[in-house]
Amino acid sequence: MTTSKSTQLTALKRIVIKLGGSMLERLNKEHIANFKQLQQQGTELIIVHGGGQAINKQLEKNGVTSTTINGFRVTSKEAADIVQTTLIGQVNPTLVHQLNKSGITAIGLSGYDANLLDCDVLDKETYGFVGEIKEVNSSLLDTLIASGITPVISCVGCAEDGTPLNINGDTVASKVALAMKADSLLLVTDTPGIKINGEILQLVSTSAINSWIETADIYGGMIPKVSAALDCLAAGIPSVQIVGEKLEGTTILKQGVFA
Ligand SMILES: Nc1ncnc2c1ncn2[C@@H]1O[C@H](COP(=O)(O)OP(=O)(O)O)[C@@H](O)[C@H]1O
Ligand SMILES: CC(=O)N[C@@H](CCC(=O)OP(=O)(O)O)C(=O)O
Repeated sequence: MTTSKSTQLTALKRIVIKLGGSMLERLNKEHIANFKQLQQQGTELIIVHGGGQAINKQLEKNGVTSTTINGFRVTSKEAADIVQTTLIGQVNPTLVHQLNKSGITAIGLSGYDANLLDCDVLDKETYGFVGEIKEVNSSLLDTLIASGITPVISCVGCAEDGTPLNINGDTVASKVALAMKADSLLLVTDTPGIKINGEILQLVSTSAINSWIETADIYGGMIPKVSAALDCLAAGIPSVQIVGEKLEGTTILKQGVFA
């Protein structure tokens, strides 16, 4: 990552890196070495992860079906329980272990921990047990970072009564980036950026995004990513990047730049 001219992450003070489910399965020592190098150069890291693929496997194993609307999973109570056990019980500790083993002191968190993600239910009729983040406990994250500990956040929140709420990982990443006033949000996924007419775009304007959603050039899991990006850009985060597993060959989204 640090050798790539296109990502230009080295001068950033604080970045939120979101690792998608597909990427998590391919995460290797080289990726982690890149993250560590960023830290050594003075960049504060906060990691958010998804785990859509792991959730799909567990849902299937348990005979639970689910659908998505524009990339967001419609989540029954049964599915929400499986999301909780899969992300908090399996995906998060596996990632935290990989990081700790490679010299990044990491701690696993979910929305449950110290009220990290204060949630409402988004729209029960449409999405079921999906959370909408009202507030992120940024002081907890500040304290951890100041102690040299990298927060690794799974995208699970909870309702008032403790019921688990599923939240899309890209949404969590954008809310955390905004609350922590990050300089950049990096969305790492299984495609090296936004592809339109067969080509990965390097620089994209926010104004083009909505029309690509309308024409279905952007669909499914890319919709939460571009929505997260638009939210961050609108609130003043200078740039959002969508990158593939090589952490380069990226799409950079910027306010007011024309594709
Ligand atoms: N315009 C687009 N460019 C690239 N990928 C797109 C586009 N529109 C939809 N996608 C889909 O979005 C997927 C990435 O989203 P998702 O599977 O949710 O990843 P992650 O698990 O990393 O969050 C791609 O694999 C691709 O199938
Ligand atoms: C509400 C919602 O869509 N939740 C997501 C949470 C996991 C996720 O976001 O995983 P990726 O980052 O791999 O896509 C889901 O159930 O798949």
